Amino acid sequence: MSITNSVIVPAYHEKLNVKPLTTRLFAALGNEGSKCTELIFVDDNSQDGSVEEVEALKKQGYNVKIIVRTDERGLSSAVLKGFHEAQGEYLICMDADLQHPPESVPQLFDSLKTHAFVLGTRYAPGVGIDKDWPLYRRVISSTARMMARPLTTASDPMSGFFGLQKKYLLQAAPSDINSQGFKIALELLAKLPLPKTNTIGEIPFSFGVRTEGESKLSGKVIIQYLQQLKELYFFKYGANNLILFFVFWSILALYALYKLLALVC
Ligand SMILES: Nc1nc2c(ncn2[C@@H]2O[C@H](COP(=O)(O)OP(=O)(O)O[C@H]3O[C@H](CO)[C@@H](O)[C@H](O)[C@@H]3O)[C@@H](O)[C@H]2O)c(=O)[nH]1
Ligand SMILES: [Mg+2]
Repeated sequence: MSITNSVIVPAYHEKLNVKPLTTRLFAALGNEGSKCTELIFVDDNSQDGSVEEVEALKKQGYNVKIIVRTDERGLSSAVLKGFHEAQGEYLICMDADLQHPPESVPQLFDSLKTHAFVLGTRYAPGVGIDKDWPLYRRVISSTARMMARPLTTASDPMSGFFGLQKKYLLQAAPSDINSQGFKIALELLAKLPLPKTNTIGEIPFSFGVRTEGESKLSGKVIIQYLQQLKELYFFKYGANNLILFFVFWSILALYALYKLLALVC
């Protein structure tokens, strides 16, 4: 059976998560789903034993491989590398650390059959939104999400759990896509020539707690996000709307401050 589905996992120092992710993913896919699915880790030369872990799983019969990059680093560029190397026409991206439940992957693939893009969303009825996060992380997350509102109708464009049909990725020149930072889903949602109907499928999921390894989110990632937003606003609204752009940002900043004070007080 040929490979139609690819799961791409950016990974940096994730050795302890490689095996549980692989076994849980293929168990969730079942016999039929596993036959047409490949799993690709894109590792930035962690040298922590992830490669050996993947080789051992491959010997056990799992359709898994690992790409090791030595010339580049970064989540978004790792995802794009995996997408371009993938054989499948349906592509899913998920984190290595099990914060994205492998058990939801079959639902995301199903949704991709009828939608150009699919998002695992943390903002849906019945989903506990980041409830275990510290206050500062919740404030950063909701402010970042709010700032992306003018760019997409998606409920959770910050999600790193998403997928798309490969044909839409191939319609964009690689140089058009900003591969810095963490927010590759937002970048693709804003820039790819997606169809006007059946554009985005949304699958609610609860963002899990990382138990192995550490988060790589840093201040640099936040700065990269702000630069990316600026570029996307220009892409969507044009440089002529500069004044509108600054007015909009000022309103957002005031609103963010109001939200912050409401949370603190
Ligand atoms: N190859 C590679 N992978 C990376 C790099 N930096 C991070 N990763 C991988 O990217 C995944 C997400 O990294 P985390 O460090 O766990 O990120 P997070 O803080 O939990 O953020 C996640 O949640 C956000 C939602 O709040 C998402 O927006 C974000 O994309 C990510 O999924 C993990 O599998 C991690 O190993 C890198 O430089 N290179
Ligand atoms: Mg994480």
